[in-house]
Amino acid sequence: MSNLPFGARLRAAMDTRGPLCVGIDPHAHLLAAWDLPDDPHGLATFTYGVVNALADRVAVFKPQSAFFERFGSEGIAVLQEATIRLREAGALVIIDAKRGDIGSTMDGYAAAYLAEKAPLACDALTVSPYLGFGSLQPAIDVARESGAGLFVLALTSNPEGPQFQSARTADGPTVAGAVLDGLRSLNADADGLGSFGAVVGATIKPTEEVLDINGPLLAPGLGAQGGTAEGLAAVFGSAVRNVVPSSSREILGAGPGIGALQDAADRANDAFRTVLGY
Ligand SMILES: O=c1ccn([C@@H]2O[C@H](COP(=O)(O)O)[C@@H](O)[C@H]2O)c(=O)[nH]1
Repeated sequence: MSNLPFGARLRAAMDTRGPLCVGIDPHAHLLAAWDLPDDPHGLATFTYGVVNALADRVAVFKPQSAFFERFGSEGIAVLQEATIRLREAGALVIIDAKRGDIGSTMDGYAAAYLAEKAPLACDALTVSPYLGFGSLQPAIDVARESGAGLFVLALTSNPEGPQFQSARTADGPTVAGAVLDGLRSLNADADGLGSFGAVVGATIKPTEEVLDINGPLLAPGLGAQGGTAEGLAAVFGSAVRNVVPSSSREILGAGPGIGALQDAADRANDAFRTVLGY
């Protein structure tokens, strides 16, 4: 990892390669569509196929840990190897594992994913704030030290999200608003884009929360979940430039052909470039 903080590396990567984040979600139905067995070998062929096709042309990848974990240690080994190969090719990797626990246990997750020599060292990790924003502090500290980033769930893309995220805290703001406030504080001293981002779905309805956190806004929900490139401006308003648009099934479904995967990624990247003002 370079010495620059995650936010600076992310801005540079998106400026160079475009803003698209490709999600690597090896669903069983995608392995079948690629004519691969639903086992660790199929997982490896699928994952390295995506890596070989796209590692040197896409800025950011977001492997979904669940689809690797379902194959146990063999699946984690593929996640680890893919992360190494992607980073060697100059791409950034956000591992989507949505970790969250009491502070003393967050130490363990930070050591697994965020520390300089972590076994699953990545550029950023998704984390869950539902044990309290302060419970994330160990991950925040280690990320600051190693130059990694975090994406904290704020306004997720799924329809069930508002049940908790739109609820009011005792202090007045919504739960999501309190998460965004916490992130804004963490990014206050950043030189350029901060390293502490929020997950804000591309599918959410117009919202009262202020999305300008001087940090990246990871936006899943595009394609398969119904979000569109054109819709991003309405959702993100003045914060649209900091959006990292993430698409998994929509891109992966174009495979297994390398050219078809590259065309799908290039088309998506072009659409996002236009809408996000690149
Ligand atoms: O709010 C959220 C947070 C995370 N995700 C994850 O992103 C991908 C979306 O996949 P698609 O195939 O592009 O729908 C998946 O890994 C989710 O777990 C999300 O969708 N929404």
